[in-house]
Amino acid sequence: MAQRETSAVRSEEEPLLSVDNLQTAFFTDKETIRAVDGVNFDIRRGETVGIVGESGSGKSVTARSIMGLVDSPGRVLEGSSIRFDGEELTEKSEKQYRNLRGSDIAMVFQDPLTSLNPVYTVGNQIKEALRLHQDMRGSAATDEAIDLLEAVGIPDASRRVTEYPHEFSGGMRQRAVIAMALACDPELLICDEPTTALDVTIQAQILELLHELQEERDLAIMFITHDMGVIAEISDRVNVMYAGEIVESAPVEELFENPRHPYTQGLLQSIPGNQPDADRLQTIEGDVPTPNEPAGYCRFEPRCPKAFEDCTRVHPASVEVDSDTDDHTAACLLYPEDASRQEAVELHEQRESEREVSKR
Ligand SMILES: Nc1ncnc2c1ncn2[C@@H]1O[C@H](COP(=O)(O)OP(=O)(O)OP(=O)(O)O)[C@@H](O)[C@H]1O
Ligand code: NI
Repeated sequence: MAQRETSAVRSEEEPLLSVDNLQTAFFTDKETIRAVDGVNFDIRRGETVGIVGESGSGKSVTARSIMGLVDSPGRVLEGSSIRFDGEELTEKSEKQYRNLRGSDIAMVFQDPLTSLNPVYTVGNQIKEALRLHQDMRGSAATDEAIDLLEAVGIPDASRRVTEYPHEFSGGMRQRAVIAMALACDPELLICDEPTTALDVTIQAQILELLHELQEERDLAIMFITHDMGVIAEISDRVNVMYAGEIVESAPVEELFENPRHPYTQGLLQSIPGNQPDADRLQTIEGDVPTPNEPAGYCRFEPRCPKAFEDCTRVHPASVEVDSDTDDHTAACLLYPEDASRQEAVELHEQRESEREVSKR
């Protein structure tokens, strides 16, 4: 878990990325899938923000929305705001977005082969990124490519720079992709399950590498995974997603010590090793519903062990978990926990009606 002395100072600064009421929907013949439905979060410089949730919860669509990579029939809806370094990204043209990707924001995916071209050497691909984004060529670019491969922990970099992607192991390929991302000198690195396909030892090494790079370069990282163990390793702050919404947000230690949303509590119980007596993974029963209608209720209610009647009728807003806390929110009618149940429900109703008004 990363900790830095500057965090108090940092929290005064304008966030590098500010996502506000992000809504991304896919308009299929059959239905409208609200893959991301009113998501809010910030990322500060030098901070790692984890996004965790089960398959289908909207993590990748959130990342692709920020990157301007949502494919038809999907689009980012009116009323969504994505501010990066003071600029509104939702207003950018396709060309402006192309310039931004690979220079200020870079992305690393689960499968390194989607980012590497098999017919060029790894070195040439890094050099191409250096030429495009830093106008660097020739022997200077070759030297920089070797430096970058060394920076991501690839041994014997001056030889490996001349090799092709198929000559690299899975872990080394992902390191090469990270080197390519760094060639653009990004401020924000979005990682979508970058270690999921790797074995546990290699995974730990890549997480360590990202951590080092972040400290050296003051990188902001948005890290997507469905693995709570990985989230604990890498994040400063965690956002838990469920059916297109962020249901809980807290600093990483706080989230693990004191999870409040019943969904987060369920996710944490399903980490192997958390119940030494269980011979089977305890998972939350049921599946993430497809968010295909506006949420007028809690989408987790059908699976929630703590649900009560109001949960089927009131959509929970993100509220502080209690009145003493200001950086831990949960979208659940049980909170704030120091309010009576009736007060809490009324607060959620009020917040929701304010949200409706501001949307118009
Ligand atoms: N191109 C598309 N067309 C229609 N629906 C889509 C499309 N892409 C994503 N979706 C839907 O959006 C929802 C969120 O998908 P997303 O890929 O963001 O989930 P995820 O949290 O990244 O899951 P995973 O852990 O499996 O990667 C899902 O219901 C998915 O079916
Ligand atoms: Ni995904």
